[in-house]
Amino acid sequence: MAAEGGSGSMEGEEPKAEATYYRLEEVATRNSEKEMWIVIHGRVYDITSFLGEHPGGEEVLMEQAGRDATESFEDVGHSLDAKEMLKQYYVGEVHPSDLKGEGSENSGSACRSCWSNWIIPVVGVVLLAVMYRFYMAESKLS
Ligand code: HEM
Repeated sequence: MAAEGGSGSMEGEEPKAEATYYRLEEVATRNSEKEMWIVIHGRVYDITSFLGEHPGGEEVLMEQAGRDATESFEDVGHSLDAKEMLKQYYVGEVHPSDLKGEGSENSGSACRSCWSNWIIPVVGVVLLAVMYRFYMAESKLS
């Protein structure tokens, strides 16, 4: 069988020096039936001519048009054949700073969760203290 490891395929390897880089913004503009690009694993694919041929139908591809479709592509559990087919639609790579962008978004949300990590316990402790004082004042009165 012609099956080979996903990462170490010998044939059809694109020389990186000639790789064309696209910004996600630009990929997002190719989201119509006239011109449709998607991103899978940081690579950009022009699937315009594949729309009508996709065994899973046009609609699922239209939903992913101009976007990163890695998750949906993997969720379906596409065959090795399907992964091989990708090569013929390859047009370039996602610009490295857009790939890093995903990372910094993550750190942004991590920071937000840092903030909520301490604010909730602090509010809880203050509330408890107020309730305790109130309780003590009441019991002294009676
Ligand atoms: C250029 C990208 C894609 C290629 C080359 C491709 C290729 C294929 C092929 C060859 C099949 C037949 C089954 C197989 O061999 O695995 C298939 C089925 C399917 N694909 Fe894709 N696909 C692509 C992108 C997507 C995306 C982005 C979705 C998003 C949800 C998707 C959803 C499906 C579904 C739902 C099926 C039907 C599975 C089934 O009937 O069991 N595909 N695709």
